[in-house]
Amino acid sequence: MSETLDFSAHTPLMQQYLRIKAEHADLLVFFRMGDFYEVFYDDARKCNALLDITLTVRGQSGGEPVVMAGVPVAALENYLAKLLKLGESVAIAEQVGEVGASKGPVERKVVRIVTPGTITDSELLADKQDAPLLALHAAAGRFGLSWVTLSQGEIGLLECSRQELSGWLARLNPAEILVARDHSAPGQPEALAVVRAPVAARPAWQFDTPLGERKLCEQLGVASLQGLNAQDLPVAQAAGGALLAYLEHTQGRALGHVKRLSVLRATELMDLPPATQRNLELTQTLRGEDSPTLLSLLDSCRTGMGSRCLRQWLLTPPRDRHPAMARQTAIATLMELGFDPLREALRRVSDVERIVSRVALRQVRPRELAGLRDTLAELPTLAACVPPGAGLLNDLRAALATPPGVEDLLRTALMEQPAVWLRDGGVIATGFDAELDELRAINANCDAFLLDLEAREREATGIPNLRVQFNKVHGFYIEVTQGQKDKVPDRYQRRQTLKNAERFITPELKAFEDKALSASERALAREKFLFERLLDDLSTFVEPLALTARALASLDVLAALAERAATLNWCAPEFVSYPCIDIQAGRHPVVEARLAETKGTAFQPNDCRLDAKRRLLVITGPNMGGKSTFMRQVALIALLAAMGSYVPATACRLGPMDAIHTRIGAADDLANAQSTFMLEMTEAAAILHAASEQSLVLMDEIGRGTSTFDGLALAGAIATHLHDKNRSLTLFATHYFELTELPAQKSEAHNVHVSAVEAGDDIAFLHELQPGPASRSYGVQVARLAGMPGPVLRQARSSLEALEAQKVGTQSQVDLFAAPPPAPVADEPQALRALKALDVDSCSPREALEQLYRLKGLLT
Ligand SMILES: Nc1ncnc2c1ncn2[C@@H]1O[C@H](COP(=O)(O)OP(=O)(O)OP(=O)(O)O)[C@@H](O)[C@H]1O
Repeated sequence: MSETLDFSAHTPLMQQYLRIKAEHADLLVFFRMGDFYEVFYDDARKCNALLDITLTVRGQSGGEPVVMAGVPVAALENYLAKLLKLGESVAIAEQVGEVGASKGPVERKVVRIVTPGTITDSELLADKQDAPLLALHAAAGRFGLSWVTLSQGEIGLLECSRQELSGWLARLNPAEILVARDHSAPGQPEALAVVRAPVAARPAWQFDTPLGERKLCEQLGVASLQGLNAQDLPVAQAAGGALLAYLEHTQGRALGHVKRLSVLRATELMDLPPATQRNLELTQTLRGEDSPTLLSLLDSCRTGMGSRCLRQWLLTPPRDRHPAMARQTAIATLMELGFDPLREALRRVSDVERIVSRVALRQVRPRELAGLRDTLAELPTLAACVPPGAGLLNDLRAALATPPGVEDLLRTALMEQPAVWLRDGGVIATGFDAELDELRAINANCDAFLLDLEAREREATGIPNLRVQFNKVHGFYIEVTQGQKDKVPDRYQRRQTLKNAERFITPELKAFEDKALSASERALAREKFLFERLLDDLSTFVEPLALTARALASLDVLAALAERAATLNWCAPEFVSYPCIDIQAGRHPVVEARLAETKGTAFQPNDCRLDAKRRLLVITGPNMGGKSTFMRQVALIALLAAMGSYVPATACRLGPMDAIHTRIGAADDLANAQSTFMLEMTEAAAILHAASEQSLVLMDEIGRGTSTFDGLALAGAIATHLHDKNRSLTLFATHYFELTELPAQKSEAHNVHVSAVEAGDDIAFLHELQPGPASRSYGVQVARLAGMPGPVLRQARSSLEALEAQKVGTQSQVDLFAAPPPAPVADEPQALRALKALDVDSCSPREALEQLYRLKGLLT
């Protein structure tokens, strides 16, 4: 490409830059010049805007002023972190030739390409979250996805339909997406908009099935993908080819550690569409914060590896119950035999997963290797903390066995506390290499020699305050104050004159300087060589170490789930093979924790029973009564059970489940130009198309985004469809009382309501789920609680009475916009009014007690 462009009008340096830039036109090019990385022209303007670094104009090249900006080499990582967060990718061109070795500028080459999806640097990555790189391809009406998290060393493959695409993208949460240039399938732009990751267009020919299959086989070291259960995924294989081509392009080396393949099949995992992930606030709150969410509540992991693994378990629950049962058994054992020692030992563990991948990529830093060494030394203690027992825990303990030799190698090769950067030296341990020890000894003897020289020169010259010193610019010198200058002998050669002192060098000192400087340079070069050799040796351990890392992550998650189950008083769910959700005293874990934290009040537990004969619950009750909370808690319990966790209930039995669908809330999707109602209907339609007999469906106040009659009609039709056609297990919360008549007509539908007690204008929520429909909705009372002005409330109440009267046919006209009726002349005390209104004879003992509590509440 660069041959066809003519840069001859430019200076030699700019010619070199422009050639490199032409090869990396899509990237920002950081061009090393001494202690700075410089960016030029448009890149400079972009960096000026994104990083707020100063733009300068220097000289001219090709008849134009050269616009540039620079970042100091030492601050590179900070700037990279910022750019990656903004979705930018950077090519780093280093000086690779020797300065002055030939005419013209020193040779430079791109040695590293950093993109949001290919970083492995722990400083640039979020501790608790993976940042996969994902390639997306569309063919034959399907989408193929292939992704890799470099710090994990596992390639993923998956094929899905257009409807499922956005759900998968939201689950995988890629940091960067590769697509074929000039090639977009229907549904692709909408799905890409859901994740908001930077998208890089790659040459379309790289998305090719035979090429992808070959590349995947090569990378994984297998003759065919058959044995890996991935032979029937042509579209995903094409994406895999493009993914690997991009990795070669950005990493510039073979990825020795990427050896595992994981094939996800929509039919094997519980479906969690984006709306469900959002509505249930699994990893983000509706406001987009990280806490309080189900994940933030669950994540008491001790390591970043554990947190990342936990997120993955939560978002990819298998439909097959066996993995969940194995995890549950492990949690039970940990709860019975103790998890504290294991969790304590996990505190001392480094992020082995990321360190090992950086060993494979040869990007690892000395301190990280020291962390690996110390972790490996901890492993026997840690393994001893894993309770004995068969099954999963046993397998994980076995995977902690360190490959023989690797710990020894690290211990003998590395200093106890190595330097942060290899370039500073001080990384390789004494005693590891005789040549290095010798070179270091020369340096160590320096001090003694200099002291001796100083003493000798003082005596020889008779200058008592003569000093031998060193600085980086001038090297070694002898310093004499101006007052003593006359005593300086002829053999001293002047190096520098200062205001109060004169600096000299002698032939002896010069000879010493050459020896000392060359010794430290050679020592540094030797250390670099030894470090590279160490990485060669370590590369043979990458695979077993990656397995150890995964075992550590799983143990961390299991111990965290055991701790959560014990602390929060959760129970082990039971799995059955028939349709069933039977939860006793279930709680919403996040709301419960929030209530305890903020108000110190207890959460009201509720049962939920759904089965083949009881498939749809129509849930009514006042606003604020707890309908949404109840529905969400049922879904969260089902999800927790599916991932293998204990659940917030006293008992729980669950049948097979293939998906959780939710239609909750009424947030406008302005970004996608959808109105509240349109979004509501789109989501509901998707559910009616997708939900099966084994799906759990939550519908919260469907139809409220439009006029009452339209909304009611649609809500009735949707409920009927769910009951008759989808036959899913459905929770249907509504404010349309008309819908409480559904159970009279449909045998598998039942009414339940959240209870509240009312007294005059006041209302108290009991949050208790009871059989049957609610008697009324209490909207005006809730508005009063919200601080609505008195006149508005009075007017609303009077309209309400009129509307209700009209419904029973006693009055013909309701004026919704009439002036508010006058306030009662003298307000009786509320408690008194409530007491007067109370019909004691019609109260059951329980209601009487409730009324008593309420009356007391009105007095306080
Ligand atoms: N079981 C419970 N125990 C204690 N407090 C609860 C319970 N359920 C809900 N709450 C509290 O009541 C508040 C309102 O609950 P929720 O949003 O579920 O009501 P809702 O019936 O769905 O209301 P709306 O009809 O207005 O959407 C919650 O934020 C929570 O603080």
